[in-house]
Amino acid sequence: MVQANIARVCPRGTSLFWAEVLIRTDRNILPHRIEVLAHTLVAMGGQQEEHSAVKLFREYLRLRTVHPQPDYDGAVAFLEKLGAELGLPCKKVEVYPGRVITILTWEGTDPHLRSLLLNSHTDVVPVYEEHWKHDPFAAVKDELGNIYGRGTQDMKCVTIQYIEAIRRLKTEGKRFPRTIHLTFVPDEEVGGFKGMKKFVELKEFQALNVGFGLDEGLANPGDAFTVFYGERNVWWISVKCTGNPGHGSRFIENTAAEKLRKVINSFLDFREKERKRLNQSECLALGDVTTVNMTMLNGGVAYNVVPNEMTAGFDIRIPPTVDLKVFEEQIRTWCQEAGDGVGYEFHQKTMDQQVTSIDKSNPWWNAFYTTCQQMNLKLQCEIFPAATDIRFIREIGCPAIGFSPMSHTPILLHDHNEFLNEKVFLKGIDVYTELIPALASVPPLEGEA
Ligand SMILES: CSCC[C@H](NC(C)=O)C(=O)O
Ligand SMILES: [Zn+2]
Ligand SMILES: [Zn+2]
Repeated sequence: MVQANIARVCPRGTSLFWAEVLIRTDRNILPHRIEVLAHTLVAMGGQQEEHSAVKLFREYLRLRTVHPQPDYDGAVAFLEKLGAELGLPCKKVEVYPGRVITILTWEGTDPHLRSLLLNSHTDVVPVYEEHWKHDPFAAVKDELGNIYGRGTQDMKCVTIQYIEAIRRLKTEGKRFPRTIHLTFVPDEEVGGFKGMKKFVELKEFQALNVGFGLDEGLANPGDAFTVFYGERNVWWISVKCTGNPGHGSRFIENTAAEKLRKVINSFLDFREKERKRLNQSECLALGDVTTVNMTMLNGGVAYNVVPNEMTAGFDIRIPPTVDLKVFEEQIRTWCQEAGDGVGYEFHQKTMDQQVTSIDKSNPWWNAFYTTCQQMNLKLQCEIFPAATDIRFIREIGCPAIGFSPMSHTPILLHDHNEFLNEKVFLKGIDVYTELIPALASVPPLEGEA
């Protein structure tokens, strides 16, 4: 009778534990009294105590490290404190004024070996607050355990998952041969130029002696975990067309607009071909095709003046399998075909096409893959469609994998109502708790002994 009453008022088991404690401590308690008590406990938020890792995650989400003025001081202080809690030495490298890389280090038993780098960025992208169900910086958790907030997926989850996995391993008294460095970097969301890009050029980075890196990936709506072994190249191009000016009421010959139309058609016809190629093949993912988007359009001074100059800006993402020389030649041809006085310039042009081997002959990948298999994780290996800080790690020849362990989760990075379920978040800690030991125990490689 008593149990039935509790079950009725606590349908999902909330407060059941506390209600049972009450019964055990007061056997004479009346059924209606239990009902009242249980309701009170539910109202008090008497659910089972929230996992400390979830609490910490929500605390981190509340730090407003949002562009254009991220609270980087707050983030550094928060991470430094966590380092002290874990007993890990902390170094700070100011790569630009106000742009600090925080490094926590867990020394390995064989510190001469190359290290494992666990990288995450601290900044998050801005929000359109009016489109959010909850305050994006309040880390609200709903009744399903979904935690809402900017950075829940990108990528404050990963930061806390690394930390909590290390906490568990340290509590268990574990040590591993390779040193583990956790780096927390600013400015990824604005290109990484005053963050990771600069950091990898410094002696402080070289001193980390990195052998393999982990950085962010994307959620997967299905039951798999997506793993990124490479990224597409980013080309931001502006094409300037010049032509004859004149009165807006006349048929002026050879105008900038006519040439720009040809340019736009060439770029967007190619876009359409790639779009169809992606849609018609089940084997292709976004990272396997070239995307082209016209993202800027400029020119003109008045409605009745034919301008002598017009420009279009394109965001192009190119898979690592494409011959970049051939592709640039194609762009040159499109511009030539549009007429005289058409030129282009790059605002962003990444040329490194290194990918990390996902062959078992790569001992780092082997350790990663084998561990995931042991945990029965289904992996989906892809090329990352956009650009993250991992490109700077790969550029210096270091193998690295983009991985944010979030299955059964819609991809909501940079979107309204970004969220992560607490169970998925906690599962991610389990995953890192297995992955980190495996990677930090990769046997000495050639030239390392
Ligand atoms: C090339 S700097 C810009 C980097 C940005 N990264 C992401 C993840 O959105 C992008 O791909 O546009
Ligand atoms: Zn990110
Ligand atoms: Zn991002």
